[in-house]
Amino acid sequence: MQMRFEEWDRIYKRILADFSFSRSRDEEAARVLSSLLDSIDQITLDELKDAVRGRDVVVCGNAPRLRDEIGGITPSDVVLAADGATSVLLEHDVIPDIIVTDLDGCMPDIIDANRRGSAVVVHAHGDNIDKLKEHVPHLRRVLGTTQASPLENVHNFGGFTDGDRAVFLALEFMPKSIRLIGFDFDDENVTPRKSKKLRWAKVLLEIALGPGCTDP
Ligand SMILES: Nc1ncnc2c1ncn2[C@@H]1O[C@H](COP(=O)(O)OP(=O)(O)OP(=O)(O)O)[C@@H](O)[C@H]1O
Ligand SMILES: Nc1nc2c(c(=O)[nH]1)N=C(CO)CN2
Ligand SMILES: [Mg+2]
Repeated sequence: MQMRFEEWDRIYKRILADFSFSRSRDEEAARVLSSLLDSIDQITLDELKDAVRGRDVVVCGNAPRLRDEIGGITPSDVVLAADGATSVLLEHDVIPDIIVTDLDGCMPDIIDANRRGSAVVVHAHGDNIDKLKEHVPHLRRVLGTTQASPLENVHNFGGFTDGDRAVFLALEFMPKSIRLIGFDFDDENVTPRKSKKLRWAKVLLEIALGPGCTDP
């Protein structure tokens, strides 16, 4: 299910409160990204639609189980990598079609994949403004996203973590199907903050793909 901004905004308010994030910092980050995008090569919504529409999409999260599940990717799949999943895919000679990142994954790997053809969907938020300034100028084929109000060149398709945002992005462009690999919401080897983010990812994926879609 695609998400209208009004519906997203209700969830976003709960996320802001849960993490004590600042909406105005998120808005500032979106403006910073917007102006950085003016000087670099961007990918258009039409190009993304051409890549996704009518295709089988695999969204790769970065749980440890991704290594065991990569074998399920077939040549006809469109591969979306959530941030750190990019590194694991490259190790297995898979170049993602689209990387969804807030720039806290392994940036040398993301830049390498980008040079080899991956489009990069960069998410601006209040806690990555310095990373936006550092890395965005070195990327090409970029689309900008925000979790706050959208700007002309910074979009909001819904979603919070890189993994669930990748699913909302794909849904926007009418794929034939979406499969999740490398998702583990009960991973015990993550920090409490990450665990809390994964709980939101699960809630959002159940809204996006329907009840039961995150069952093991
Ligand atoms: N067990 C897991 N550990 C880490 N990521 C997971 C896990 N299960 C699912 N994911 C998904 O994989 C995505 C990419 O994971 P990565 O480790 O690169 O985290 P990240 O870049 O810190 O994520 P985010 O910035 O969204 O918090 C996450 O955004 C999440 O949606
Ligand atoms: N302000 C803010 N927003 C976010 C953050 C974050 O750390 N701070 N992390 C995200 C995914 O991990 C997504 N959105
Ligand atoms: Mg990230």
